[in-house]
Amino acid sequence: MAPSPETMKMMDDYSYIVKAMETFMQFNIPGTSYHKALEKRQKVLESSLHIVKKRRLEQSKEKCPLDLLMELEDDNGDKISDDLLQVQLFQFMFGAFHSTSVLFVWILKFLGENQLILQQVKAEQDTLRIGKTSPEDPLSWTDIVNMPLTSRVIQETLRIANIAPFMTRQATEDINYNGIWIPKGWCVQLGLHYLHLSPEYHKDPLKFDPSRFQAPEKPVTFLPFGSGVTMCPGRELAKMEALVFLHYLVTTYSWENIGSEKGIKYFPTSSLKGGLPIKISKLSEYVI
Ligand code: HEM
Repeated sequence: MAPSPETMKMMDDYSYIVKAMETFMQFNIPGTSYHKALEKRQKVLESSLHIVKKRRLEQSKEKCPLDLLMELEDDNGDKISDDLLQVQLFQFMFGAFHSTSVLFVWILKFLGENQLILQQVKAEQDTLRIGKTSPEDPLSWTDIVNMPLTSRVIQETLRIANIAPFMTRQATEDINYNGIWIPKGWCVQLGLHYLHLSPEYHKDPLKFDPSRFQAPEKPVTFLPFGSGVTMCPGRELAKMEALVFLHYLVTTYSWENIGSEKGIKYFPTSSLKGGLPIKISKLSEYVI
């Protein structure tokens, strides 16, 4: 289904917001990316409110996540206000906007550069096709939970790529943390790449090595989806999408990373220095 003009407009607005998050200087001064992003955020919020009001009138039989949010009640039996729904919708769309597709790009990079691991992932995925009668036969839930190596590849990619670069928390009281004074009300950002690329917690941290996840990780050393009550609600969906993507990718296609610049820029967020030009071909043999 082709995206509607409304969706295309929101995607464009979101891309400004993401770009501003990646800039280091975040001051609301006209002409800056940050200022532009705040304007775009207001536009997306207005579009979100429009969607909420439209959905209320539609009364569709098929429930979407927004309908479920609309039905929620607090202890007093009050439903969520439209203003709050608007913000929730903004957050959901922002969270899902390009996180999963960016994850796919990083997977292509790391597997393309690690052919032995790619062959092992392909072997795992080919095994799941045995017994299926056509290439179109979908994966079952049992297939999805039987992809241990592929799951570790996704974990390792999340660790190095740090797709969501930080978690933000607000101090609810004055805090003295190891001699650092954080006044009540101040916001604190935990840069996840400091945690995930720390040699203290992850041996040889810049090496792509999915086998490190064979052993359970030490508590609070791997938080690609955050933690606590605000932990990413889309995490299982994102992981499942990545497993399904990888399945069809390696059983149907081969690819070669053809760019000459393979470096990664880690600050202020992780990105591929030369992008990721690839040459992709359809496999002639298909395991059934
Ligand atoms: C690779 C994919 C993704 C990554 C790495 C990711 C990562 C994160 C992180 C680190 C947070 C902050 C958690 C915290 O503060 O403790 C977050 C929040 C959130 N994510 Fe995701 N996310 C991904 C995909 C998704 C998807 C697919 C959705 C929606 C379907 C989604 C929806 C959200 C929402 C709504 C929040 C805000 C939660 C709140 O503040 O209560 N995310 N995500």
